[in-house]
Amino acid sequence: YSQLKVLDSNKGTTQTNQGVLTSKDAFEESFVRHVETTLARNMYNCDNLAAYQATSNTIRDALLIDWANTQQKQTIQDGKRVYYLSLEFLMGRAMDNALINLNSRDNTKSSLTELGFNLEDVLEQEPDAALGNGGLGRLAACFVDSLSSKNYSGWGYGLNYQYGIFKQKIVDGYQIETPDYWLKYSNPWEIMRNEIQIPVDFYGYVYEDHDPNTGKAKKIWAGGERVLAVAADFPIPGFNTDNTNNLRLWNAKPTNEFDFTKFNAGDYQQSVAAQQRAESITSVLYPNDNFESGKELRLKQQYFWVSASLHDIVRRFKKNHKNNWNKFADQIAIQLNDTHPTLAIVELQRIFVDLEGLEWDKAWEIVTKVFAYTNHTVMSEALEKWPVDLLGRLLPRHLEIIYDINFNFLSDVEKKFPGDRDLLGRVSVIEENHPKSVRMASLAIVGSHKVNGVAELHSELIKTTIFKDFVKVFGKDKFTNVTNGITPRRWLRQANPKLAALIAEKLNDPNYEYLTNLGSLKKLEQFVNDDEFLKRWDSIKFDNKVKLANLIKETTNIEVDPTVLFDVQVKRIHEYKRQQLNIFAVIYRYLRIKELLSQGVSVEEIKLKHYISKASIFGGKAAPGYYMAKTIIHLINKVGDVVNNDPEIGNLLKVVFVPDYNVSKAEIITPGSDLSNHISTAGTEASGTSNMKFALNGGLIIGTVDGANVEITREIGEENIFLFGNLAESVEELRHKHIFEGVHISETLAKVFSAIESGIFGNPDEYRALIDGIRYHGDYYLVSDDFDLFLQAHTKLEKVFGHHGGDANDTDHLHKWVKKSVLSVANMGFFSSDRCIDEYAEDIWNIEPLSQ
Ligand SMILES: [N-]=[N+]=N[C@]1([C@H](N)O)O[C@H](CO)[C@@H](O)[C@H](O)[C@H]1O
Repeated sequence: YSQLKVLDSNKGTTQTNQGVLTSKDAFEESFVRHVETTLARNMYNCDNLAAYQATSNTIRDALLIDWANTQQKQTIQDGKRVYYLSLEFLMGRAMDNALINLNSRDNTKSSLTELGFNLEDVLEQEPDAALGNGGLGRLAACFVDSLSSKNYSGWGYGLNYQYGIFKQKIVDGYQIETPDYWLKYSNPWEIMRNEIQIPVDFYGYVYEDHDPNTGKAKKIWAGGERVLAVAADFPIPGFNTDNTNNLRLWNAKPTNEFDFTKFNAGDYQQSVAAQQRAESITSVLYPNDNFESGKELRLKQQYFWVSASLHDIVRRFKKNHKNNWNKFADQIAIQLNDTHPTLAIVELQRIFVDLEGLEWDKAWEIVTKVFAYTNHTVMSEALEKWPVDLLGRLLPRHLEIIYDINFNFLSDVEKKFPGDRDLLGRVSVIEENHPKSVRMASLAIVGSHKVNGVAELHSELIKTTIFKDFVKVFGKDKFTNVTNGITPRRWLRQANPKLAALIAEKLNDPNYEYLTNLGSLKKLEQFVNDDEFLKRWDSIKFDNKVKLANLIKETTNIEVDPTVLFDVQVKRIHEYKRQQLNIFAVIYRYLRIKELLSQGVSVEEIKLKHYISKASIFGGKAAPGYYMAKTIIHLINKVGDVVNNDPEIGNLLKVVFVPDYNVSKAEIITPGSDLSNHISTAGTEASGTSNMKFALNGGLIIGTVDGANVEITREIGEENIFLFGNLAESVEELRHKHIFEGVHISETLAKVFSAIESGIFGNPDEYRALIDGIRYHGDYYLVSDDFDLFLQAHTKLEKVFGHHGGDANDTDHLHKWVKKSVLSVANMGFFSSDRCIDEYAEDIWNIEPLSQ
């Protein structure tokens, strides 16, 4: 290997590094160099892990060139940049995404083959960067991919958790959480920026002093505890462009590593206590989805992250613009991903007034121009409220500023709506309750120039429910909508290369340019009556189902037949997402099949006349403290134990729970679904984004009229989706009826409940709360109201899917189901996260793509 072509010195490193993307020789030379120098190993004991590390370092070298050039270009062009503040970035794996965006996958694949490695095996070595819980975190990841791919100047700011979302094991049907130590073999995609260390303070007290120059009074915050925020950068490559933005994640470090005095005093514990306390701030991600923890460490995480990010942003601005604060809002836009970063509003006001000496009103005018806030849920338990005592103790100066912001705001409201005390109480940032607390959503709205929801129905709902008083105070224009989207690079090209290739072929687009112009998928409609095309389309789906069946076998040891209907529901486990409705329907199906069999009806007759063969595939994590969600996971697994081991059933029905659902598993499950469930109680799922991923991969949807299902239906056509259930506008009424007239349990649902209570799925006491919650406690999520409608929707869709049993020439299946699959994909262009970013850029951030 050391005989490989020597470096061409006059071309210098730049050429060489970039050369690895297109030249096998250059790749192999760099690969060997990293094995021998970076990893200090040699090619004779280079296993897949070493091959992964050497390949990552090789690709990273090339990426860094684009990254450095991009930073330089953006600094020279000095255009407006957006900073996306998110406490979660659910990035998944980086390597394949980098190879695709740098258009270097084929070169890397063939180079590795020559070196004796298989790219797929090398890719498997990478742990997921699982720095998020679900949709909100993954949306942020798709957004930074689109910011780069659409040539915008945009950075993400977050936390570099040592432990991401917990790993999920299923033991005896129960979820068991284990720590996700993802940095076990360090992370080749991370560039530690030890030179960037920003001090962040907590606790302490505030006193007034006078500015020696101006004599003006000013507030001093002192006597607190200080930690350091150290930057770790992750280059974000764009697709088919050199534009490579940055994702900066902060690590917490102690101001001084070690307290020698205490050590010498033999108090070893205390000598490292400060270090441990500091580092604990960024050690672990809070595993709650749509639910606020209210823990002090979570608040410390939020302030640590926003303070470091804002000081970093202000430092960079001052480098180019000194104290020309009038330019600040023209140069910088900051998006708040939910209320988690809301303290950024208060911190920027503090920096301007306390540190830079601006007048309050001047500062506030800039602050409100800079910030915009995205709301992701109407669920009251997810709306953050921090007790005033806790906030005042941790951040005394910030509490003062919040009071001042609120005072000025309420004064304006009072002027507009004199005497309307109730309104004042409802919009006040301070909730006069026990405990007295700060309403973070209210503060985010008051401190932002734009507020958006994440799907049309949701954006309307927040204006008519949780934020209706703010619409009254600020007017409609402050409230807008940007419907979510997904990056087609990861969720089509990377997850489903065969389908992406067929599309590129049919669109005569060898460079896959349709991936950054997803509307061109529409052209696929012209092939919808081409049986050869439909057969190729369906065989790709079949191959993806085989891959999913292998994953299921590997992770659960359950055999599923890829010729049956793959009916999938994968997402965080939550009562509002109604996995309980799905498993109740599966139980009903099983009971009916058993009845028919006991009446002597043959399996074949059942398949033809009653129930087609299907595999019901579940996956998703429950927040560790969420009892009901864990009960649902347990029920799904226990039903699976019974059904899958029932000799009468065979492949007529299988029930599977895929453990440890994450981004990498989603990349296998999404292309392998025939049908996916998005069956939340109407008005509860703000948008959903897995619905878009399944539809873009040719899966059909069974869903409620909720979140983005509404716009997916508009785009692909009602005939290509299976909608059911009560509408959002009747939810309140139905809940009222449940309370005052009782819950009506239909005969079908009663059958299910008595089966569960009979103990066939294990000790019925385990499910008592789940059933009683529906039967006796108001059935808040309307399971009883939608159950039979759900069953009817299934009956309808099974007639469409047909009993085709994998026969590729079953034209009935091709003309009914596969045609809908093609039309679904053909009309999913709107749901590219590129369209989202263009809308944010135009309506909220007022930024333009960089000139190339
Ligand atoms: N938090 N939060 N909200 C969510 C998801 N759970 O992360 O944000 C997602 C991203 O906006 C939405 O798609 C989803 O409906 C909503 O529930």
